[in-house]
Amino acid sequence: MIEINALTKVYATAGLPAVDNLSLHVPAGSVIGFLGPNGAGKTTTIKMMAGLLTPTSGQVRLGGFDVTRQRPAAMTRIGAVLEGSRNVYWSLSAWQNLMYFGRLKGMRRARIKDRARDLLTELGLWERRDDKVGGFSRGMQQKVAIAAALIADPPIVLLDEPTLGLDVEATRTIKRWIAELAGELGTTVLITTHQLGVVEEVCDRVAVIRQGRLVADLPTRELLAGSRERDRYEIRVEGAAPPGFDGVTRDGVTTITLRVDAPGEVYDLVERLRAHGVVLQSLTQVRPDLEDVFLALIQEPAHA
Ligand SMILES: Nc1ncnc2c1ncn2[C@@H]1O[C@H](COP(=O)(O)OP(=O)(O)OP(=O)(O)O)[C@@H](O)[C@H]1O
Repeated sequence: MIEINALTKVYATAGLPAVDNLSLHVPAGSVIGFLGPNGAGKTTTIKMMAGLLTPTSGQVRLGGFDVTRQRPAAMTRIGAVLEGSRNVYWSLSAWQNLMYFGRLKGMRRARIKDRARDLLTELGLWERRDDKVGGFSRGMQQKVAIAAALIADPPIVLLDEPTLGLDVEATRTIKRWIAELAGELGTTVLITTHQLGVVEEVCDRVAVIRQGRLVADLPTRELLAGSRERDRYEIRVEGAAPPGFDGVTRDGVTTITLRVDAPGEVYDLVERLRAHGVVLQSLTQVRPDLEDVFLALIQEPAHA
């Protein structure tokens, strides 16, 4: 399990804290999406969790071990994919990287070889295993970084933008692995991503931070069900948007998006469109998805 208590980071060059009194507990076997807009403090938090950055105050415990005071023990509990695949050595081949990280985690050589073969094969990198990682494409480097993080089946996995730059097939493989790790091995997984579809598919919990502070932490299902976000309607009309309406016009059809508090507002809008002589093509009710809920959360007025 991951326990973050009153974690704060103030960079020497900055006035405001990048992470501000953040507390978050992630039970074993959970997959949590750690979300927030650019600059919210996600990477700073993950770096403190991975022992790469010292907190200004507060504490991170991984599997019960304090990352600052019991660093070596805490580090044996995690596998991490950090921003920009920087957790692998570019001068080594994919295979050498996995051998290195496996040994570092105290694995037996035969076990590392088996695991490395499986990981590289499933990621489509087996044929390229002896090539230097520095010569790989960004997506291929990311795959090696993920394989290195998972080589020893650590009980806690931290993934900073794991699917960034990955192709469709690899993204699907990673999503499947995350579900299997949590479901079969009881692994605790924390993911940061801007790809909310990935979160909706694999995360059972979502934590949202903004300006370094936690603004939501609850099961994904509850976040979606309890959302105060209003229902949205998409109305497609022929031709351009009439005066007073905002819409996106493409191929002679305009889509007007309307958020309503009461269903009666839809009738009013349709009446107003008819008064302009506009031809209605379709009217669709769109239930709020994670993207709507997320945008509403991060757009609420800033805290005092
Ligand atoms: N090395 C640093 N020195 C000073 N300020 C930093 C440093 N790294 C990050 N920051 C600042 O800390 C804040 C949080 O940045 P961080 O990278 O943690 O955000 P993030 O949520 O990961 O953003 P993104 O989604 O863009 O990756 C930002 O205001 C950023 O400018």
